[in-house]
Amino acid sequence: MKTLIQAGMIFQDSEFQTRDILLNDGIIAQIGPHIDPTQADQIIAASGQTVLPGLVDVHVHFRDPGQTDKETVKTGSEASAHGGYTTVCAMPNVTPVPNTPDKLKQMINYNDEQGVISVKQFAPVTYDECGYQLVDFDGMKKAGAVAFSNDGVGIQTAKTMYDAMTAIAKTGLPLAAHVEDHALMNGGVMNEGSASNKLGLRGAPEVAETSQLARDLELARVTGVHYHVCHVSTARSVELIRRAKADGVNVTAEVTPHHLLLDHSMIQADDPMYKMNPPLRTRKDRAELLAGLLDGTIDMIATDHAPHTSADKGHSFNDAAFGITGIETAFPLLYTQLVKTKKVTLSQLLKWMSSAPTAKFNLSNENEIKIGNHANFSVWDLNDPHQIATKNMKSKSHNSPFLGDQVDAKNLMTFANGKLVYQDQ
Ligand SMILES: NC(=O)N[C@@H](CC(=O)O)C(=O)O
Ligand SMILES: [Zn+2]
Ligand SMILES: [Zn+2]
Repeated sequence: MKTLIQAGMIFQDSEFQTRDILLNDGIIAQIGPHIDPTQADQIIAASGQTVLPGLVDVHVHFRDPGQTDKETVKTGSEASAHGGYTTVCAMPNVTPVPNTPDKLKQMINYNDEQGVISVKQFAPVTYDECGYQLVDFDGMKKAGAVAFSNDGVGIQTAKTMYDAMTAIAKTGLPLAAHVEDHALMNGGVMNEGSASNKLGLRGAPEVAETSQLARDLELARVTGVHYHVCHVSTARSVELIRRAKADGVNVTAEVTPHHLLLDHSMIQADDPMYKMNPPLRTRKDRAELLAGLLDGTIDMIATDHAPHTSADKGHSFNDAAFGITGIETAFPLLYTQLVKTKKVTLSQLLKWMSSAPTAKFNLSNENEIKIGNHANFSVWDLNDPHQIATKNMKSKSHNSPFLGDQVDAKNLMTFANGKLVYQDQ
């Protein structure tokens, strides 16, 4: 079966060029300015459209097993395909947590079976993501773990982190950390500052993040582990990571679309759609997160797609679940708010959303549009103004503060691993 995608703009040799792409049984067989259409069984006209390399998200929550009313590997991967993603890494805070290599292997097989895109799996650092009992890191690596993380909870003691880093360093896999000191959180539900004061809600200070990050950077320096910082949220964290990189620490970092596009001054009322960990911080923090991406301190963008049912989200800030969805809205929002406004270029955005996460997490480079690779790309109309609406969502959950926002970019189709896995209706 030969499919010709005709006259799309593709990013090749550091620039956008109009190119035809010929797929032969899902594998990119030819890329050229004009490929003979008579040999194709199927032609997809992509003139005026943009073909993006498969996006990669190293931080998603698919809730499967345990909370499949919120998301499943199937719906989460379909939502990812809608967002233009072809590879994601799923966090292990599911129920039960895959504590052993056997359990992890089962999850990996299930992800392969159910996922319409490539769904890689994190292993936990400690049993049930709490306490001190370290998992069998070697066994987890052999079972196919992509990296280790206790995301959702910070590792509270330096000793546990030190022991984990020492052992994980030997595996060569990244350790992705949710940096949050429980005691310093002070039961906060949003950032401590003007917004929490105005709304009368309990605030969590930024030092709950930065103090644990400072500790970890020093432990990472000593152990040599690849230490990856999840969802960096404060200007001070960016500065600490910048210094650590200059100091030769093996550290990488991610930032979420919501921490780049929102800040706590935008929380006008007690609206739990704005409740997540870490919380939205100040305008200055937000500006420094973008500056950190631009100067290479922050390596990539990850969504932290955290689906919750309306029952779990439909309360006040105080008792709603932490977390928002993101995988379907990340590219349209970032393209509209950062690329269209010329704050960043499309090639920078694609680096942060595809090539950098691929390189830093040692993932397959099949997401590049390159001869010999399986088709892992999406075809977008970048000039189709529309509103973000739940009716277009593939995720089971719709907990997003961006519903109703205007965006310009619309995904028309996604190919993953050579197959058409999303098509706009
Ligand atoms: N980000 C969140 O607020 N919630 C995440 C956990 C996490 O990423 O810390 C979740 O699993 O719901
Ligand atoms: Zn987290
Ligand atoms: Zn998370």
